[in-house]
Amino acid sequence: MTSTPLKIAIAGLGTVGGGTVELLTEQADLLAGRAGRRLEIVAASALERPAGLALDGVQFFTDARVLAREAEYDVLVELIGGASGVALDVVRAALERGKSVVTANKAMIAHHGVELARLAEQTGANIGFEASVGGGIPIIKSLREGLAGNRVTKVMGILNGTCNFILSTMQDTGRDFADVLAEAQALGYAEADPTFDIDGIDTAHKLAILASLAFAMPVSIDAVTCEGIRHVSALDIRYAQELGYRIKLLGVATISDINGEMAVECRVYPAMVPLSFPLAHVGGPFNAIVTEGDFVGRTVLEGRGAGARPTASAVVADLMDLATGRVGPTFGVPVDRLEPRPTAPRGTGRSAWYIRLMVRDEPGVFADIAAALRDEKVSMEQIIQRGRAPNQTVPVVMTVHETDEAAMLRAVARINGLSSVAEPPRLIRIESL
Ligand SMILES: NC(=O)c1ccc[n+]([C@@H]2O[C@H](COP(=O)([O-])OP(=O)(O)OC[C@H]3O[C@@H](n4cnc5c(N)ncnc54)[C@H](O)[C@@H]3O)[C@@H](O)[C@H]2O)c1
Ligand SMILES: N[C@@H](CCO)C(=O)O
Ligand code: NA
Repeated sequence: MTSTPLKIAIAGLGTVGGGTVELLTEQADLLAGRAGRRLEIVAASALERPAGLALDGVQFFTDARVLAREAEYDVLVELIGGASGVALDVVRAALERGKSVVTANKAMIAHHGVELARLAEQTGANIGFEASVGGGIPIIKSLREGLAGNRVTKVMGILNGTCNFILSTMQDTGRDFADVLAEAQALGYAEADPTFDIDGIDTAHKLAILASLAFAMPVSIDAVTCEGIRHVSALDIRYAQELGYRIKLLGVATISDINGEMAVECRVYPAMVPLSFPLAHVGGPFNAIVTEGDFVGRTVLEGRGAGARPTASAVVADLMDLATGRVGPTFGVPVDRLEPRPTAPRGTGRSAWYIRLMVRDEPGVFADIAAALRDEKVSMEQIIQRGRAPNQTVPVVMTVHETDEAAMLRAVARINGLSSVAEPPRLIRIESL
């Protein structure tokens, strides 16, 4: 065992920061045994000093920027959050001093990852961000190291614990959206501003990071199209269950040859997944990620995607790599070898769809809907309408066979224009692998 500890400064002592302090304290001997040196917290910062954390002898700062600039540490752990502002300032300050950084901040990596990776290369520092995607699931390490022998063609996952908790709890209990979101916040799963979770932005940040690692391209949030779960109603969740599906918020990144160029498509959207699908049974705050590589085929990783202890597990994994010198370029290859990729044009993909209409129950409605689908060559699979309620608004649910997205959108626009259709149709993709 070397007598030189890894000196750690932690900026941010909330859910993840608190969990990280607990892990480093409770498992101190185990970690030292594995790393051959102790991992020692020497400085910490938060807006207020939290009670109940074992921080005796740790230098405490209320200004994280001062901590980053002045404290004596080997690695700065950034657990404040936010794409820019204080978080970005402290990370830049540490890297400029040649100090390594570990962060759980997917927003910052998605927006500033390339700049920070370049800065780290210039000053000889390293950046670990395992906690930024999939919580405790070692997906960053998997893509960067475990799958390094493959051309990865697809990464698809449930990447937001809050949304998965909301969707699966609504399905299992019939409770309403706002109530379940409040519980996710109380459990420490949600972002400081939970609209990042429910509008799919957090998933988009994570998907941008995964796409960068999978396809060796510069991380870019601009390449990701994003739809959240705000419009997924309890009614759709019930119909999904009846039809043998689960609704999941997915992030999907693919690379394929389009007109001789390897183009990337990154999309976040709620999807219906069949029960046979590897992601269908992933419930609560769990995440799961499916990857496809040319030699390995499919791999699936599943685990807790949010919360203090699982996320601390990922933070400490990065600290252990730094303690033992298992380090490399931030995105697997030096920044100059990351290759920008064109974005696949929208509307070229094919899939099956679920459509829910609210229609006035009057003669001729079905003929008009069927005509719109027929004209766009969309082939109906099944239709559900229960009971009769003449001249009242009733739900009509259809599923259609695999079809071009552009044709589906045209058919839905035409259906939306029918006088008997009372609300904009709800369209949810039915996913297949
Ligand atoms: N909560 C999770 O399950 C989870 C999981 C993975 C990643 N993350 C990410 O980890 C980071 C932290 O999340 P959290 O849930 O622990 O947040 P949190 O709100 O619980 O804690 C934030 C901490 O930062 C401190 N802080 C806030 N503003 C500050 C400022 N201006 N200057 C200095 N300190 C400031 C607060 O005092 C607090 O100690 C975020 O980037 C988040 O996206 C969270
Ligand atoms: N708010 C995030 C935290 C984990 O990144 C989630 O719910 O998944
Ligand atoms: Na992870």
